[in-house]
Amino acid sequence: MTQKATVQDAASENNTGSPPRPELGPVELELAGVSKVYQARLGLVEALSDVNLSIRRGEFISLVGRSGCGKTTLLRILSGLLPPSAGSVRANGQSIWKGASRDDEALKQVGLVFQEANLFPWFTIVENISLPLKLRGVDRKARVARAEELCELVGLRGFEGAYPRELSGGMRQRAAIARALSARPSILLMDEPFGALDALTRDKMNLELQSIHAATGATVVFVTHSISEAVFLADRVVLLTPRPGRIRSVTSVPLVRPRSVETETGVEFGRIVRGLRVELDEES
Ligand SMILES: Nc1ncnc2c1ncn2[C@@H]1O[C@H](COP(=O)(O)OP(=O)(O)OP(=O)(O)O)[C@@H](O)[C@H]1O
Repeated sequence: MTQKATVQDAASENNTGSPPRPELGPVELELAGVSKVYQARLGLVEALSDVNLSIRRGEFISLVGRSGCGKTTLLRILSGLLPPSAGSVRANGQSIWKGASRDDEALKQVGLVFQEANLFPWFTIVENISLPLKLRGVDRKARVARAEELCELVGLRGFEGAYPRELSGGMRQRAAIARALSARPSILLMDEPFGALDALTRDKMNLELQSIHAATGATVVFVTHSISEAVFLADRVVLLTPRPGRIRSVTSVPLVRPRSVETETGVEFGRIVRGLRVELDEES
């Protein structure tokens, strides 16, 4: 089930005996030799070292690991917010980073969701969701139509004209997901998007994210502290070790889709979650 290596290759790592989901496409995101050293006040901090990972189109990757192991750093490098110190990141063959300068064309394929929804309070939900389209010069009629379609997809129908303050935390995160999807990115990067939600809302959002993933066919990289959430959602769970952040293991999750609340009571689910917890414990 679990492969220990620093060099991961999508074609060779699925060593569970079950083939990867047949609907997965070619490699879409590729990290090769990615390292990151921060220049902190008290000296250099090696946050990531030699991270190699190939992610296929439509695949759902969960990224887990102890606090400070470099999950956010990796996601920020993938999303073009932070240049790597070494190595390359490619989206559909296009390098996101050329040295310290980023390729905005390559980043058009990427949507981002953070722990905070970061909606503009003075804009309605439709205006917030369609903002990326406005910035791309899409005309008002087309962007409102797209935002309304997304409200339907994320379960915000009826709240198109509401303001963020009139929505619950879970609803605001749905709006943030819809906004990230507005320009039809093929890659969705999510940094603990449900970390601030209560347990029940979080379970619901996981089911909804699964449906959104199935409906859009997006490639997802999802950072979480919750092992069970990671396993529930993922095709593969990538576990990072800290100081410096390296890939410790890549675990395939061959559970049938769609997954439901019953999935979490299954023997296989429990076995995968326990295996990952043991690996995490071994590091402390
Ligand atoms: N801007 C920065 N300057 C200096 N060091 C940083 C900076 N950002 C992160 N670090 C360090 O890099 C390492 C990785 O941090 P990162 O935030 O990526 O970890 P993480 O796994 O996302 O943590 P958490 O789970 O707590 O969010 C940590 O040791 C952190 O202190």
